[in-house]
Amino acid sequence: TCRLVCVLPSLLSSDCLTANIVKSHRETCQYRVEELQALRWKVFSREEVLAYQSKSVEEMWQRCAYRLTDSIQYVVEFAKRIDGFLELSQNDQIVLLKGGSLEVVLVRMCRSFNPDNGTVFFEGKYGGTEVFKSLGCNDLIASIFEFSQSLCALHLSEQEVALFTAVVLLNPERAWLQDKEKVARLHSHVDVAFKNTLQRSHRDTVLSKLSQKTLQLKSLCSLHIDRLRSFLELRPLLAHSLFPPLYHELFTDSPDAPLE
Ligand SMILES: CCN1C(=O)COc2cc(N(CC(F)(F)F)S(=O)(=O)c3ccc(C)c(C)c3)ccc21
Repeated sequence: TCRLVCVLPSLLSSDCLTANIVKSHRETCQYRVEELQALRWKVFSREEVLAYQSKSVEEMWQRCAYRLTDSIQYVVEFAKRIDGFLELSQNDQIVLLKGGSLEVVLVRMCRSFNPDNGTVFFEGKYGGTEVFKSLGCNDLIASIFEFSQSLCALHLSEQEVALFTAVVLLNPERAWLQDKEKVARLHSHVDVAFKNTLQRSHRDTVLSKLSQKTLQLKSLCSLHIDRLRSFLELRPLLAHSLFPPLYHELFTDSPDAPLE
C-alpha cells in the first residue's frame, strides 16, 4: 500500500516518508521510551555515586566514549534506513554522520532524561550531574543536562523525535558535502513531512522552539569536540587505546580505520 500511496499527491508521499522515518527510529532507538521510563525509579545510591566519583578521568571517559560509540552505531543504522540516505554518495553519507551523529544522540538522550529529578540514564540506573564529576568537564555535563531538560519541556512524541533527528541528520549545510543539492532535496522532503505531521497534530508552536534547539545543539557539540580534543591532547598514546576506532573516526581528525 505504501507504494500506491506514494504515487498520490505529495502530501500522501510525505506520509510515506514519515512512516519510513518513524519505523526506522523505532527499530534503531536502542531503548524503547517505555523501558527508559519504567527504570526511572532505579537511581544510583550514595555509595554508587561515590564509586563513580573515585574513578580516574581516563576510566570515566572510556566508559562514556564506549557508550557513545555504541549509541552512534544505532544512529548509523537509523540513517541507513531513511529512504534516500543510501542513494547519497558514500562520502556524503559519512560527512552527514560525522557532522550529525552526536547531535542525534544528544536529541535522543532527552528520552533517557528524567526532568522531575534531573537524572539521566547511565550504565543501568539514573544519576545526576554528580555521577560525572570525575570527567573533569562540569561545564559540558551541565550543558548536556540543561539541553536535555529544555528538550523534555517540549514533550516530544516518539514520532516527533524520529522526524526531528532525521532533519538534524540530513543537514545540507555540513561542510565537505559533494552533492549538496541532493542532500538539500532529501532534507526538504523530511522537513515537509515533519511540518505536515506537526500541523495535523496542532503542534506548530514546537517548530519555532526546535529551530532554537538546533542552534543549542551546534554549540553543545562544538563544546564536546573542544573538551575531547583537550582531553586527547593530554593523553595522546592512552587515548588511542582508550577509545573505539569509530570514536576517533567521528570526533578527531586522525585518519583512522574507515567508518564501516
Ligand atoms: C557530550 C558528548 N559525550 C562525550 O563527550 C563523551 O561520551 C558521551 C557519552 C554519552 N552517553 C549517552 C549515550 F550513551 F547515549 F551516548 S553516556 O555515556 O550514557 C552519558 C550520559 C549522560 C551524560 C551527562 C554523559 C556525560 C554521558 C553522551 C554524551 C557523551
